[in-house]
Amino acid sequence: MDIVVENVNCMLAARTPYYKKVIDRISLHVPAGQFVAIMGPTGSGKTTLGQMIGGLILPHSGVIRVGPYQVNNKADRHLLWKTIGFLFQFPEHQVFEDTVFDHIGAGLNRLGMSREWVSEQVKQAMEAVGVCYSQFKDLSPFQISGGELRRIALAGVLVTEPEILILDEPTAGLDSWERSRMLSYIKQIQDEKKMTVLYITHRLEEALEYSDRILVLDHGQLYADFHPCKIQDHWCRLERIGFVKTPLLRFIDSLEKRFAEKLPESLYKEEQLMSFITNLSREDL
Ligand SMILES: Nc1ncnc2c1ncn2[C@@H]1O[C@H](COP(=O)(O)OP(=O)(O)OP(=O)(O)O)[C@@H](O)[C@H]1O
Repeated sequence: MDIVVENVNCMLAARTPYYKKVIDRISLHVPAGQFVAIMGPTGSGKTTLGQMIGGLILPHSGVIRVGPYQVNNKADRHLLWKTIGFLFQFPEHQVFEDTVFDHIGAGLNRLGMSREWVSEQVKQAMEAVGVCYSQFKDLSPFQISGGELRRIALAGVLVTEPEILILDEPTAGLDSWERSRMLSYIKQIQDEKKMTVLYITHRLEEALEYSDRILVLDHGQLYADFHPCKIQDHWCRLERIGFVKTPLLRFIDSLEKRFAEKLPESLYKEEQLMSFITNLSREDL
């Protein structure tokens, strides 16, 4: 499903002394199947925008459409919530059921399907996120580690096969191995199911590696919108709002000085960079 945001504004704590304009005239279009990273300084409005698109916060003006649904319309919002998956910064706060099985199966049980079918779907989802079904299914969410719980929260979201996935820093607090494992898995599912993914993150290296597009917010406005391979073109502006080059970008800078005309655009992806380096000839080195 595609997402259309038209001239949207949002105030939080309206009619109180804490009144704040958090989203300021944002318009954008995300075509179905795109993996979009949403970045920007702390407080720039990323979470608010994600929650508005998911119908959890309503805009004060402007229009948001997700596929056939008008987010501003109450009846449409209820239909939208059946096709959308959210994973928040602390996914463990999303796991309320007594057992891992009950949590992952909760959304499916509501569909009125047989117990056997639900069990099979839960099993597949757990195995897909690398959690052993027989070992974990009867455990309480309190009995497992933070990383395992995040994978279970992800399984609980993906098992319902959402058409849109909104991820709000779901890898915060995970080690780098867990982070890349989780993101690679999300990317693989997204490719297979052609899901639209909005991935809110502070990690530029993840945005470059996994996304098809990077949106940058600043003070509630859309500050930049570019393909990851064009990041160098936007760098001066990004630096102005606090972006810092990742080791990979610094390495590409030094390669650029040496091999300017030979560098492919997709070098910001680790695999492409490795392949470029291994294919350099002896003379190049
Ligand atoms: N309930 C609220 N009432 C008033 N202001 C709020 C409320 N919630 C958030 N804000 C303010 O809205 C602004 C945007 O918040 P938001 O959480 O969307 O930013 P963010 O870009 O996701 O930040 P972070 O990167 O820190 O998660 C912030 O300045 C925040 O202080």
